[in-house]
Amino acid sequence: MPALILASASPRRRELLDQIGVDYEVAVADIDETGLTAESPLAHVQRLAREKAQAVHTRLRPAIPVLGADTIVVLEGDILGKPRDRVHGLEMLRRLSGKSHQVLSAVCLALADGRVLEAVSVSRVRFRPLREREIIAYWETGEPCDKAGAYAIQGRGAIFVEHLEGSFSGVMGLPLYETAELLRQAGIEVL
Ligand SMILES: Cc1cn([C@H]2C[C@H](O)[C@@H](COP(=O)(O)OP(=O)(O)OP(=O)(O)O)O2)c(=O)[nH]c1=O
Repeated sequence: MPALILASASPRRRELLDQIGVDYEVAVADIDETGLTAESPLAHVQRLAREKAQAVHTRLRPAIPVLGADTIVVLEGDILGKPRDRVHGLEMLRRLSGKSHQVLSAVCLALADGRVLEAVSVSRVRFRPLREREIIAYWETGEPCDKAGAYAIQGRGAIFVEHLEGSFSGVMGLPLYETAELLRQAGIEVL
């Protein structure tokens, strides 16, 4: 039997969980990711990670824990999720250019006995100034379209990242330090 169920359709989260050698199965949580009025970015990212874990827990009632995660980019208090389309993606990249932003990644573990364990990773990322030509060329690579903030630190987007303070895995979508801590609290030793 695997150690846990990963409530995610994200290939990045599978890759990151593979990196620490955890055995898991995948079950996709289909939840509404719309923000609530007056919800802070921190409350938003934590709620979505919890809803993903709980949706799968409620559907499958597994004997093993369910792990949900959510990642957002926060710039000047605004939440940048995944771009809706090209115009939206280009606008996000123009806004990120030459500035620092935060990346919030929440993880939630819904245990078989109904308990819920949560953690969040906060990173600061500074982008160098981007030329319009680069922004367009980057969008055309196809990489930004399904990523929060319209970039991937693990991909070509790395060339924009002048500075990172925090967790690389957290920015990529699953903070591995925090995830291992939750697993340990649930009695699952990674090593
Ligand atoms: C900032 C950043 C985000 N991302 C990705 C991670 C997430 O997959 C995505 C944020 O969207 P999420 O809504 O957190 O996740 P998802 O819809 O891809 O997957 P699921 O809800 O099924 O778990 O952005 C990167 O891959 N690299 C980065 O540098």
